[in-house]
Amino acid sequence: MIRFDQVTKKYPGTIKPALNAVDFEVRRGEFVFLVGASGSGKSSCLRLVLKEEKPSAGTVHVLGHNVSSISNRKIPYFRRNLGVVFQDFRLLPNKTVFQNVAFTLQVIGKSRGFVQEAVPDVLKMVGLDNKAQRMPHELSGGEQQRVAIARAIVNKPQVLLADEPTGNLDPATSAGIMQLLERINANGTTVVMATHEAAIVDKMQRRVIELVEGAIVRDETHGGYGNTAVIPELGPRKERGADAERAKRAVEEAAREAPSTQSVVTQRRSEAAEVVAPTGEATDAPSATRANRSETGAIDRLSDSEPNETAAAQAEPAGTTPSGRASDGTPPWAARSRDTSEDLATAGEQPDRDDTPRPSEPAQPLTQSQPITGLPLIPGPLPDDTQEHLSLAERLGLRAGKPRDEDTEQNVGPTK
Ligand SMILES: Nc1ncnc2c1ncn2[C@@H]1O[C@H](COP(=O)(O)OP(=O)(O)OP(=O)(O)O)[C@@H](O)[C@H]1O
Repeated sequence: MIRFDQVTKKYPGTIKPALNAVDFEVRRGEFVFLVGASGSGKSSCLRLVLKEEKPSAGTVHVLGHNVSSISNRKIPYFRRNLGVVFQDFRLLPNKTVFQNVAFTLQVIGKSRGFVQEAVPDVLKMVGLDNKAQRMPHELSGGEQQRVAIARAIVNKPQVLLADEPTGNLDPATSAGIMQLLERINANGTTVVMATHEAAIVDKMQRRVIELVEGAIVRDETHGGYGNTAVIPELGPRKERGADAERAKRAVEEAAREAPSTQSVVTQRRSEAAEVVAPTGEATDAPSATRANRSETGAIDRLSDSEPNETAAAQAEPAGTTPSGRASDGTPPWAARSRDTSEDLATAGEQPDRDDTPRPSEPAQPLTQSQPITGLPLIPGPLPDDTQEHLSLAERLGLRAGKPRDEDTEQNVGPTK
């Protein structure tokens, strides 16, 4: 479903790569946490999956496609299968809850009938069916994140990417959001979540991929948050005192011997332990991480523009009638987005033959009423040259690319 082969990402003007020869594969139906200190490369991984960034070396395969071979014109079709949730919600502040969710469907040209049926269903699923007419600022942080999740899944994506979705929420509210993500995953959606929240990762006991300075140091099937992501490095070996050495060894041993884990730790853990700052500086402690996070996670301006009708017309998927009901009679919300290969084939693109998604593990049925759906989409092809200068949300069509100090719209999340 997602595969990184020796992926290196080096941003312009930087010396160290954000990701260094990273290899991993996420299979259909998995729930995977990406953990690691601030700057370890988690968000870079997600941006590469979305083709928001290009790898400097190596290949990224998503849903059977080498993303490098997907032209910018076809990115909207590709992203139709990828839902995205951010730490700062990124709701449209001047639209109601219903309109925020409906917007995603409108930009891909879904009919009014489809929207009228799918939006209430997904709002019920996230527990907000009684707040459809509220404005975002009338909601709590947790409720705003539920709206953002509803928006991300209303089109039934195959993959949900979540970048610190609980980063602005208190523990109790975060637990509710995690239950919701679990249910979405249980219904068959693959979930990849970047997080700093050790308690959440420890409780969920799902697969954990841990990054340290752009390298994978751990990949555990049923892991916890681990140690290297929360405990600062102790500095170069030659400069450490005996106590520090002992403490570090104890930490590493405890990690190796933790009974709840089924470690398939890569050999890079020990390599990464050697890659410490030459100055002996500690890496970010959790508190520093949090501070960084809230800076970088500051809310961005959201576009309130209306959907591009031309793009919407282009984006009308096959197999639906004008009422939005599938030609086989399936209600619009009941059919998962077609495989991206179909969308891209419609756009003239073929998936890689060697990257056929593997069969999923059986998913648990949802206890709530509705299956899941969809993703924010870009209302039209993107010119090649603008790709490098647009942020993720801009490329997803969720906000305009103006400087923040020109912002006039209200930001609705708690980080600003
Ligand atoms: N656009 C960019 N230009 C230059 N460097 C970048 C850019 N984006 C990220 N980086 C650098 O790449 C490294 C990895 O960043 P990334 O955002 O992927 O880390 P992260 O683990 O998601 O961090 P956080 O938890 O703070 O969000 C960092 O050193 C960061 O400074």
